[in-house]
Amino acid sequence: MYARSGLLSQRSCSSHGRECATPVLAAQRRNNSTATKIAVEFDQSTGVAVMRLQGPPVNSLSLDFLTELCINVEKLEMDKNCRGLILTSSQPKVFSAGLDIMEIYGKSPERCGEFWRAVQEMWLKLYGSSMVTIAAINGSSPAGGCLMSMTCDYRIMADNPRYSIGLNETQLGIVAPFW
Ligand SMILES: CCCCC/C=C\C/C=C\C/C=C/C(=O)SCCNC(=O)CCNC(=O)[C@H](O)C(C)(C)COP(=O)(O)OP(=O)(O)OC[C@H]1O[C@@H](n2cnc3c(N)ncnc32)[C@H](O)[C@@H]1OP(=O)(O)O
Repeated sequence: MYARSGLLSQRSCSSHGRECATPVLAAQRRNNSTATKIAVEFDQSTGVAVMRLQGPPVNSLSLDFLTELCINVEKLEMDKNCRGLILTSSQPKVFSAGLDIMEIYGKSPERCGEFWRAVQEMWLKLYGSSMVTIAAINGSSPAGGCLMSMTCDYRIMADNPRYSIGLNETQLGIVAPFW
């Protein structure tokens, strides 16, 4: 979902000194899901977009989720009026549970490869963004959730002792591939 006045076209642009994505984007080629796991509100007057993660129950990062996230970041990146992006969660108590472990468990090497490429695309898009990016961490954010927030320029976390954040994935025997 991309809520703003005037739909973004996928134009090439060079304003703001930004390298814009090509019209046909890797993430878009992959995206064949119609469900919306990301809601974006863009405030023209401030130039700041708020991206709400709304993948119940815990915003786990599935291939569909990552694809939708990348498409939305790309769209905002192409909008020269958008200067800032706030990433937050609509789910209670959880920012993101990290990678959707069901996407890795028992899957073929090809499928795992596709999934890890999507993970890489997500953090590269956020880390390389020319927008000012802020993770408003309003819940627990283990492993891939922590990675996602680390790729933002700033992180603010809700002060609640029940919320945890960190790179705990090795406890599951998961080692991120060499990038
Ligand atoms: C920049 C250079 C790169 C450097 C590399 C750096 C880092 C490495 C990068 C990536 C590696 C990342 C790996 C991962 O992310 S692996 C996943 C790790 N995540 C977890 O271990 C989270 C486990 N979950 C929890 O701790 C809790 O669920 C929670 C998030 C704290 C929420 O707790 P809550 O009590 O609110 O909910 P439930 O526990 O009852 O869960 C509800 C429901 O969701 C299912 N679920 C939870 N987490 C996941 C998940 N990660 N994937 C898929 N499903 C998940 C859970 O099973 C429940 O399902 P149910 O059907 O029982 O309702």
